[in-house]
Amino acid sequence: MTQPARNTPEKAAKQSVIDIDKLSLTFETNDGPVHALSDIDLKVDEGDFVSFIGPSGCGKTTLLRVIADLEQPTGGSISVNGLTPHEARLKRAYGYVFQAAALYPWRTIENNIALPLEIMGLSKVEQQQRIAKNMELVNLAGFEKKFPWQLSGGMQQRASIARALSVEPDLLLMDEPFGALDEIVRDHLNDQLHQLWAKTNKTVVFVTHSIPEAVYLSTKIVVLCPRPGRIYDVIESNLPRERTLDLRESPEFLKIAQRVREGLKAGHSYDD
Ligand SMILES: Nc1ncnc2c1ncn2[C@@H]1O[C@H](COP(=O)(O)OP(=O)(O)OP(=O)(O)O)[C@@H](O)[C@H]1O
Repeated sequence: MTQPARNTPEKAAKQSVIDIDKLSLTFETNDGPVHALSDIDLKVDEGDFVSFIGPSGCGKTTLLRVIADLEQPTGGSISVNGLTPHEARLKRAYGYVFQAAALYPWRTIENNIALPLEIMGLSKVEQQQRIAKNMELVNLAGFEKKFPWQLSGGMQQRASIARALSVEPDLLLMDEPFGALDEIVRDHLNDQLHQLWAKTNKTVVFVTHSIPEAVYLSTKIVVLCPRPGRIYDVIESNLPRERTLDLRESPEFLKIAQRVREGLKAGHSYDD
């Protein structure tokens, strides 16, 4: 008798890390309802690097915050690793990186990274191992004893990425982490983040206003438009997984960038 085909890891379909179905979120305000998100359908697969890009107010941060259980949708459904966002948060399924590095100024870099590990109840030895490993990953080894104010903005942001990684999440949520940095530093951090993603195979959801950043980093680019915040276009990137910054001059890169730009233009109101 023939055996039914086994679903070997190679054959198994990629698992959805995030599954969003007809999701909406309306904020009730004194000035009336604000439809921040409407009819959002999106799947994020394991190992994807997904960017949300769109004009100010189109709901990028709100969508990221819904995934992180920091906002509650008013309609539709969402699962993170097959769980509700709340359950996923309790299981520490993700690390969250904010636009500002948000490091405690009175704690050294290693003590900032140790904070979530202390809360998790890890032993001092385990904490030290994770600090060393993640400082290395973001190229900050040697700066453990410095205070945040002794580091440049880019280094502080790398420290906050190390802190998010130290809880060992498979999913990293990043809200415009490099938005406040100058272009050269940003290029450098894009390159480092790309290498880190390629090395660790994490799933990343990344909010940005920058077309080159979105195209360089992503396997999938989600273009949002405002009022109400909704998805205008989803672009699956055909760029190779191995990337260096000079890829930005290639015709393939420019073609994707052009499609993103068209999406942004279509959804943009210049009355704002
Ligand atoms: N807590 C809140 N209460 C009321 N309205 C809110 C709240 N948070 C966000 N909004 C509104 O929801 C809409 C989406 O906001 P959101 O911050 O998600 O947009 P964004 O695309 O991330 O913008 P930006 O690029 O400027 O960061 C905006 O109109 C915003 O004013």
